[in-house]
Amino acid sequence: MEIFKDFHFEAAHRLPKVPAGHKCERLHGHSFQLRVYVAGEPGEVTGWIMDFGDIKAACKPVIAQLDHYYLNDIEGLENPTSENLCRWIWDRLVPALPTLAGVEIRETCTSGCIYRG
Ligand SMILES: Nc1nc2c(c(=O)[nH]1)N=C([C@H](O)[C@H](O)COP(=O)(O)OP(=O)(O)OP(=O)(O)O)CN2
Ligand SMILES: [Zn+2]
Repeated sequence: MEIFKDFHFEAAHRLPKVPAGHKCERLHGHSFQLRVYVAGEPGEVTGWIMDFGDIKAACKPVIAQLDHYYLNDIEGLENPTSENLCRWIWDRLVPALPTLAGVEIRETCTSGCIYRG
């Protein structure tokens, strides 16, 4: 079974590796939507896999590194595609959330990525 918790953060980026003239070469921003999945079986007593509050606590310091930043300035995010962002978040979350099952990023209402490690 999987549970998830949603977050959002605001950030600016540009994609330096796109072909010349691509719109995403220009500086622009998104209200990024982040969904974090955790896998497991509900405890017999608790009835839950993990307290949503504990997921939130684990994600807070990672999101704080992204919210209202220019992503290209962040080490490891020099090419901040959704794919690279998912992997970057996964790598920083998994030590605190060993049962992490997925990191989903939505850049816009219609575009996003899910990484399952
Ligand atoms: N595979 C990827 N493709 C694109 C990425 C990415 O991270 N991975 N990123 C972008 C841009 O950053 C852009 O912000 C999102 O692009 P797009 O979905 O084309 O945005 P639109 O607002 O134009 O979407 P529509 O709903 O089609 O209007 C580009 N590609
Ligand atoms: Zn973008």
